[in-house]
Amino acid sequence: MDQAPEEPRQRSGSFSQQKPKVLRPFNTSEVKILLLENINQTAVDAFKKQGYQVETYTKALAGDELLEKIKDVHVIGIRSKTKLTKQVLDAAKELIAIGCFCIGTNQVDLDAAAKQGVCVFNSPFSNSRSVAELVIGEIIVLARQLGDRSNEMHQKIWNKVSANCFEIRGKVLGIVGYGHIGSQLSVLAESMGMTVYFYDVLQIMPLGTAKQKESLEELLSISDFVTLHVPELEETKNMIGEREIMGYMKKGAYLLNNARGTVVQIPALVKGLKSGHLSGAAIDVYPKEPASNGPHFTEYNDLLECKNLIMTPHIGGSTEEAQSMIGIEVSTALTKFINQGTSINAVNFPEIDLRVINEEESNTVRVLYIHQNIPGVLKEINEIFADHNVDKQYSDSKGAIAYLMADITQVTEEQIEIINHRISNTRANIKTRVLY
Ligand SMILES: O=C(O)C(=O)COP(=O)(O)O
Repeated sequence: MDQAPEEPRQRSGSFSQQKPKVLRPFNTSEVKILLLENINQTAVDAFKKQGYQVETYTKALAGDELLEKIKDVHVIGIRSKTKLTKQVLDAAKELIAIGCFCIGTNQVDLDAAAKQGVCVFNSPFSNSRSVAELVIGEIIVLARQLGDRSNEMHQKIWNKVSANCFEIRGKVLGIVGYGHIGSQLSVLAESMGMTVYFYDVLQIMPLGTAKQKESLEELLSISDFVTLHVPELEETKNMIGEREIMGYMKKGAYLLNNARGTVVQIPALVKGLKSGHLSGAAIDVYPKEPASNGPHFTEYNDLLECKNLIMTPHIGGSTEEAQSMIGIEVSTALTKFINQGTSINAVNFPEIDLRVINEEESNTVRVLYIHQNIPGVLKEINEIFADHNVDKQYSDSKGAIAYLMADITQVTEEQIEIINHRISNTRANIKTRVLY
C-alpha cells in the first residue's frame, strides 16, 4: 500500500514558514519616487510592484528644474550626473533616501544627506565586469591604433601600417586602485598574457600573479599601460598631471581613464599625447560632462586633435547586464529602507537591521529614529518606551548621526500616534518614522 506523504515539518529559525508582515509606513500609493538619468526598467518595475508612484526622466536634472521636482518626493534615483548638493537637499523636504544607480557617490553631498536623515545607497560592484571588459578592449584598440585606422577608413583612407603597433602579450599593465574593477581587470589582463602590477592606498591581496607596488610613481615608471580605477575624492583630484605623465610614465606608454574625469588633468594629457611622450590614451570620463545625449561635447577641443585617443561618453558601466543588475540591487535596498527601515549597505548611514516582524504579531510597531549623536538620547527614548514591551532594539552611529530601530509590542492605534509625536519632539530628532 502506498504511504501517505508526510506532512511537511514546520521549519524553524531563519527558514521559518511564518509570513513576514508587510510594514506600511503610509499608503504605498503615496510614496513618490523620482528616477532620473534613464535608470533601468528593472527598477521602475520593482517600485511599481510596491504600489509606489514613479516618475522617470532620461536626462539628469539641474537648477530650478531639479529643485522643483525634488521638493515633494520621498526617494530620488540618480546616476553619475545629477548633483545633489546641500542646497538641493535643503529643498527636498520629504526625502528619506537617495539611490545612486551606479558605483560613484561623489555627486551627492553625503554628509549633508546624513545630517538631514537621508540614507544613500549605491551599487558597489554590479558594473565592475562591464568596465573591466571595456578596458581590455581599449588596451587592444590602443596597441593597434584601431581608432585612428577606423577614422581614416571612414574618410576613405587606406593606411596599412605596422610601425608602433603591438601585441599586448607580455606588456606591463599598471592598475591604479585595486577595488572591484581593478582586481577584476587584473584577472582578465593576466589571462591575455599581460604582467600586472597595481598601486592602492590599502594593502590588498593580489589576485593571480599580480604584484602590489609601494608608490604611484613606481607603478607609473614600470607600466606600458596605466589604467585608473579610483573614486573621486579630495586625494584623487588631479592625481595624474604633467609631473606624472611627462615625469614618471614611460615614453611610449598609454593612459586609460574610466574612473572619474577630475582624476586626470586634461592639459597634461594633451601635452603628453601631442609631444609623443604618450603613444595613446582612452578617456571615458571628463571633468565636465553633458547632462544628456546630443551634440553637447564642446568643452575639450584640444582633445579632438590628438592622435590615438579613444574618447567615449562615460559608457564604462553602460551594458544591458550591468544596468539591469544595478536596477534590481538599488531598488531592493531602497524598498527595504522604505518598508522596513533597513539601512544595510548604506554609504552614509549606520547600518541597521532587525529580524522581520511576522504577520501574527499584529500589534507590533517598528520605530525608526534618526537622531543627532549626542549624550542622553537613549535614556529619553527608553522613557517613552517604558510602558511598552520592547521586543528588540538596535542602535548605531556614524559620525554626527545615529539610527535606532526598535520593535514594540502591544501598541494600540492611539499609542502609535503618541509614540510618534513624543519621539519626533525629542531634542535630538532628525527624522522619525513609525511602521506598523
Ligand atoms: O558607476 C559609476 O560610478 C559610473 O561612473 C557609471 O555612471 P553612469 O551610471 O553610467 O552615469
